[in-house]
Amino acid sequence: MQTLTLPAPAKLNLFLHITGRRADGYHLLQTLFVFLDFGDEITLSVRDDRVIQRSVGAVGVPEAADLTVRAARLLQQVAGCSLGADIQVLKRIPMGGGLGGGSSDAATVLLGLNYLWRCGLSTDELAVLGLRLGADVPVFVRGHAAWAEGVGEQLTPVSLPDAWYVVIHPGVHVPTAELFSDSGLTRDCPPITLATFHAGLGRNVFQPVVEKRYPEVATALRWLSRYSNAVLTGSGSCLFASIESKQDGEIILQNLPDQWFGFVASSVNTSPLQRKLLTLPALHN
Ligand SMILES: C[C@@](CO)(OP(=O)(O)O)[C@H](O)COP(=O)(O)OP(=O)(O)OC[C@H]1O[C@@H](n2ccc(N)nc2=O)[C@H](O)[C@@H]1O
Ligand SMILES: Nc1ncnc2c1ncn2[C@@H]1O[C@H](COP(=O)(O)OP(=O)(O)O)[C@@H](O)[C@H]1O
Repeated sequence: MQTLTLPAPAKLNLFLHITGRRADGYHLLQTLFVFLDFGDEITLSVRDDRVIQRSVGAVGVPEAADLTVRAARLLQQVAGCSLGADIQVLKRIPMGGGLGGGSSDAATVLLGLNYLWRCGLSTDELAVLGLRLGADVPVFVRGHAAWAEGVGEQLTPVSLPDAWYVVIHPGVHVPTAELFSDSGLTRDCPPITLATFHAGLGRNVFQPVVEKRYPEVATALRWLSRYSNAVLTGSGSCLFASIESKQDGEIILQNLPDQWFGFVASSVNTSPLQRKLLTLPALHN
């Protein structure tokens, strides 16, 4: 099989605490990642000339900076692969929204090309490679809902009940690095456990900072809070709220102000990418 279309799901951070900082400035986090059954779609076609190119991609992201292209080049180099790839990215996940779209796209390319190029790298090796592309990439490589520590790479799989969420993008692009350097960010949260999270402890420390810097996010938070408890995902700008049913979410979206984008999705413990990969036949050299 020379062409493969694979999902690249979005994620939510159900809470996000910063517990400290590493010597290199990176922040130590505690967070809970779940995947959504909503995401981008990536089509990979093998080339026999070593060339890696993106024929369709995210608007405004230059080809060389695209995490899909960077992931393919990194794998090609590390695996010593003499094949190339044509990459098509169908973007659905809003960019700079805290839904992890770029990281998920990168993980899908790492796993997809590892399969198509028959590189034979293990999941552990691909997660280490992924971390070189971004702190959020390893969870998408491993493909299971997880309690995360470190910079997000120390992952403990968890199984949570599937839940419906309404997700709102308030039309604002929040650059992650800028938020991590905000002096108002709480960086000394006491460590918590999954049990204390379930007991109601846990918030997103980026939320007050993003609300202050981006009034449109604060307005959207207030709007969504009329229906259910609204929370920021990652470093924003997207907000989510847990709802009882898909239909409840669709009713909320009927009232969504025109300038915002929203969708309803279910959380899943196993990423749609993992589920798809498990259905593929083994390829032999
Ligand atoms: C905040 C989170 C929560 O899941 O998600 P997003 O909001 O981006 O989706 C992640 O920690 C984001 O991970 P990711 O988007 O992969 O970040 P990276 O590209 O690795 O880092 C971007 C920049 O953010 C800062 N950074 C990132 C992660 C971290 N633990 N500490 C940091 O200080 C660094 O300045 C880094 O240069
Ligand atoms: N394939 C890609 N999809 C989305 N963003 C990408 C991609 N490749 C590189 N980027 C860059 O990564 C930035 C962060 O994107 P994204 O992962 O969607 O947001 P977040 O980190 O907030 O979850 C984008 O603004 C864009 O400049």
